[in-house]
Amino acid sequence: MLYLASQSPRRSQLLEQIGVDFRIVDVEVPEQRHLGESPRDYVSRVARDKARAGLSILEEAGVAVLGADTEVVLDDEVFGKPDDAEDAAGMLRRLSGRVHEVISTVWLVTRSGEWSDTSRSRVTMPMLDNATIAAYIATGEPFGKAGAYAIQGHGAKLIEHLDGSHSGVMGLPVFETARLLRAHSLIRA
Ligand SMILES: Cc1cn([C@H]2C[C@H](O)[C@@H](COP(=O)(O)OP(=O)(O)OP(=O)(O)O)O2)c(=O)[nH]c1=O
Repeated sequence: MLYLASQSPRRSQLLEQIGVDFRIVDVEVPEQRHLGESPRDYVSRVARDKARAGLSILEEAGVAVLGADTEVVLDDEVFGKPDDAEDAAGMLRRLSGRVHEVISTVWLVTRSGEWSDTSRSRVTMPMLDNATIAAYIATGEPFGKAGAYAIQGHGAKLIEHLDGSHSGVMGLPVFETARLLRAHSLIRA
């Protein structure tokens, strides 16, 4: 049986989109970047910790667990989920008129091995004025989203260009996830 160690509705939706049969396992993993840890290593560690935490809870034999993490990176600074409206506004002001990177890593762990893949996307935002930022925050959409925006929602209006993976920005890179599952015979095609 395949499990997804995530409470993110987007991740479930993306996995359902490709017809994968799975169950959810709830995990709570601290998201704190270590001193000197690169953004890529940080994202990978957190995703792996989620998958491992899921596996450690499950008792049945032969299970496989997927864990994922997504962060927005600007100039080596990692933007996670905003704490409040002020934090969200600060992130969006920083992302305004700039190109940032979105890193999404997925880990597949079983009792016999651990494998991962990473998607990196470059996202260009136009200059955003304060009124636009305030109106966007008022939609409530930035909360629970890395970098305080959602490419799958109203946030699409803030994205001038995407060089990368739409599903990766949303939280689960579908191409990479399917490749991992296929390589370990968890899906056929
Ligand atoms: C940039 C961006 C992020 N996001 C979301 C994806 C992730 O859910 C979230 C980043 O936080 P994560 O810590 O990666 O995930 P999560 O806490 O939501 O879920 P879980 O740990 O239980 O798996 O930001 C979007 O939905 N759209 C976007 O455009």
